[in-house]
Amino acid sequence: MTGPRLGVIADDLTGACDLADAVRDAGGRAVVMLGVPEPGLRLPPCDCAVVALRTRTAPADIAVAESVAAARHLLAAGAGTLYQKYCSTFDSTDDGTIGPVADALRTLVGDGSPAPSIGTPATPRAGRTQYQGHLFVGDRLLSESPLRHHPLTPMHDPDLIRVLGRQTAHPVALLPWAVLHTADPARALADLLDTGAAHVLADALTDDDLDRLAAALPTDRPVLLGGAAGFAAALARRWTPDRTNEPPTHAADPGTSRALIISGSCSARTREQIAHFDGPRLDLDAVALAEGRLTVDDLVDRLADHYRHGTGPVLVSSSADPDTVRGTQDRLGRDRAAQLLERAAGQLAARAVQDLGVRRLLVAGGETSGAVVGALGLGVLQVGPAAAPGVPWMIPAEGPPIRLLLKSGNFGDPELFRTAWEVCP
Ligand SMILES: Nc1ncnc2c1ncn2[C@@H]1O[C@H](COP(=O)(O)OP(=O)(O)O)[C@@H](O)[C@H]1O
Ligand SMILES: O=C(O)[C@@H](O)C(=O)COP(=O)(O)O
Repeated sequence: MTGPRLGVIADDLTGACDLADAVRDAGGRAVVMLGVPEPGLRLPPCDCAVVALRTRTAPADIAVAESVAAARHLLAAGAGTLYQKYCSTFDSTDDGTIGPVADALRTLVGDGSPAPSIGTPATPRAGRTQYQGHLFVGDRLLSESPLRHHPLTPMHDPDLIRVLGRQTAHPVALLPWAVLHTADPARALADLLDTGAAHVLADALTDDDLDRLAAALPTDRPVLLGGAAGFAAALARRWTPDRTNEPPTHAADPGTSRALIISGSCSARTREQIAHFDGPRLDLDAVALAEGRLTVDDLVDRLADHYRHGTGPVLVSSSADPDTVRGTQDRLGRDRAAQLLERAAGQLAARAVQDLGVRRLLVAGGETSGAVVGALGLGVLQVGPAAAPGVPWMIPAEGPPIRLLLKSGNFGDPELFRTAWEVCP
């Protein structure tokens, strides 16, 4: 059996689903594995195997160790090329994990000396573009976008060469848009690598730019690739689709079953989606959890009351505006607040599936989604129909017959919490 063409190490779960969706849209078959796979885990046939980790905000040494373990598994499974998936908004802290993980993976794929890393977070379908090394979110610089208020990874510097430069001791270089558009971008990229660039971040404004970058990659030396969903899709567009051994879809009929939304994302987009949601809502309050005034048992009881009158969806949410989040973090500490909320979200999801028969679960937020699937004990997810670009329904290959929509905070249109159910497989 040949291995996947692309082995992806994703630093969060919603990002893994986003990339898998983009690869599938480009004609490739992708599966998502949750956490560092057990040694004997057999991969379903696929072109792209994504290991979803929870390393985006982890201490760098842990992120490196888990990423290396995931990468070794992917290489042992025959992965042709490794791809480091990070956020299209480059979410990280200055001692953050993108640089240290890239440096560790470069060593793993290098041929004697570490391989260079080449990539870009640009993902035009999500409105992320890179120009002169600066990242734009729609028509705003990253630092002027809502990402400057992220509860865990506020992004204040739009110059990615500088941002990555703070996370690695090795030279970071820019492949500018104008160079990508010269007659021989492959030569230009090779020259950049020959001058000693260890990390190359490429400008890209459109999918065509990403296709140019994919076509310009060196074939005479190993490389580590990296970026978000956009560049991975460009790689997949170069593959010849092979539809033999299509993975089976796990049979279930959750179409009319109980539905639950758990939201821990505080992004502007998620808060808009909550504002447009007109179903019942329960609050998940970190301070009340910390003081014991709210427990998961209370929430399960209140959910059960709602399901006596219908199948939902019911929304359980801690999402709040930046001032409220800051107030909670000042009282509890940033990490404690996040831990309390994530643990409660995971326990609630597990109880909802086991005790209340919930079969359709929409989770908003990358960290929050990681906590939920961790608590559900799932292993491999297959990609189902997308409710929005980058937001596919995911189907567990084994385990409870549930459907999961794991939404990045920034994705989906404002009506998503009402409309996502229409395409649930
Ligand atoms: N009201 C709140 N106060 C403080 N932290 C919060 C609150 N609500 C959610 N959080 C935390 O903020 C983080 C949001 O991250 P995440 O779930 O990845 O969402 P996103 O996809 O928008 O980045 C989580 O760790 C979550 O537990
Ligand atoms: O690249 C992206 O924007 C997404 O795939 C992603 O990583 C989402 O992360 P969260 O916003 O933390 O869900």
